[in-house]
Amino acid sequence: MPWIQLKVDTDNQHADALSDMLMDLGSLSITYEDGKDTPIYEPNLGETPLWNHTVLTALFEADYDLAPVVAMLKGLPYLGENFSHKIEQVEDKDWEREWMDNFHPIQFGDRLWICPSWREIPDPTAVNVILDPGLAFGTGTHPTTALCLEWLDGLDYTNKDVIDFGCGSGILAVAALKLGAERVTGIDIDYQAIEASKANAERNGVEDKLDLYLPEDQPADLLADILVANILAGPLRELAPLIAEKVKPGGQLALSGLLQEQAEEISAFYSQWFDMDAPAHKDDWSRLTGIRK
Ligand SMILES: C[S@@+](CC[C@H](N)C(=O)[O-])C[C@H]1O[C@@H](n2cnc3c(N)ncnc32)[C@H](O)[C@@H]1O
Repeated sequence: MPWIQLKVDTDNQHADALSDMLMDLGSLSITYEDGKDTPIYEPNLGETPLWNHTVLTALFEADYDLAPVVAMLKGLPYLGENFSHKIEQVEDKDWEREWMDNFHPIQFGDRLWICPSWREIPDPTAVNVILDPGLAFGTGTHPTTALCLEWLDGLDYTNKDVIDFGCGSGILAVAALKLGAERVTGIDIDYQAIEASKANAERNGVEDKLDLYLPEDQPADLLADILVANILAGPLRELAPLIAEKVKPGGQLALSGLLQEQAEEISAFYSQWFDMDAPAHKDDWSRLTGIRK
C-alpha cells in the first residue's frame, strides 16, 4: 500500500506537541530528523529530541486529505501562515530490506572493516567486525561513528582496557576488541543497545572480553586506558567529570557526536582534565581527542 507523508520544519520545543497533534489527526507514524543533517538519533519515548531545528515526518494513508491538516497547522502561532512543509508520495517498499540493501562492507583506516552480517567479507585477512545493528545506533555509515572507527584503527592496544560510553550497536566496542584490546566495557542508557552489543560481540566471538552495563549498574571504580564516547554535545558536557575520572593518567580519549560549531567549546571544557588535540572533521561533524593529564 502506498502512503503520503507530510514533512514539517519545527524546533525542539514544539516537536512533541506537533507530533501528538498529527497522531490525533490520523498519522500512522511520526519520525524525527535533525534539520541540519539526516542522522537518526531516535528520541526515547516521551523525550524531546535534542536538535533545535527538527523535521517531523508524518505518514498517512495515500487517500488521506492533507489539506485540512495543513490549514490547521497554519493556525498554530509557532508555525504560522507560511510554515515550511513538504507533501510527498511514498512508494510501497519493504523498508527493512531497503535499509539492508544499502548497507555494504566499509573500510575504516588501514586495518578495520565493518561488514553487515548478511554480506560476504571482502578481505578475510583484514580485521573484520561482523555487524547487525538491530534496533541500536551504529552501522559505521554515520560520520560520527566513522570518525571514531578511524581513530580506533590507529591505536596500539597492547595490554589496554577500553570504555565505550554510549555503545549503541557495540560497533566501537567490538572493533576495539578485534583490534586487540584486552577488555572493553560498553555503557548505554538504552537496554536495546546493550542487547545489540551483546549479540554483536557473540557474532564476532569476543563476548568473553566485553562487559556491558546500564549507567546505574556500572562499577564505581571503572578505569581504562582508552575511552571513546560518541553521544552528543549536551550529554558529553554533562558527563565530562565522570568521563575524566574513568581514564588513567596518560590515557587516550575520543569524543564524537559534536557538530563542528560545538567542538571548540567542548574542547575547552575538557581541557580541565585532558591535553586536547585539534579537532578532526567529517561533513558537519567533529571528533575531539586528548590525553588524560
Ligand atoms: C550516537 S549513538 C553511538 C552508538 C555507537 N557508539 C556509534 O558510535 O555508532 C549514542 C548512544 O549513546 C547512548 N547514550 C545517550 N546518552 C547516554 C548517556 N548519558 N549515557 C550512556 N549512553 C548514552 C544512546 O542510547 C546511543 O546508543
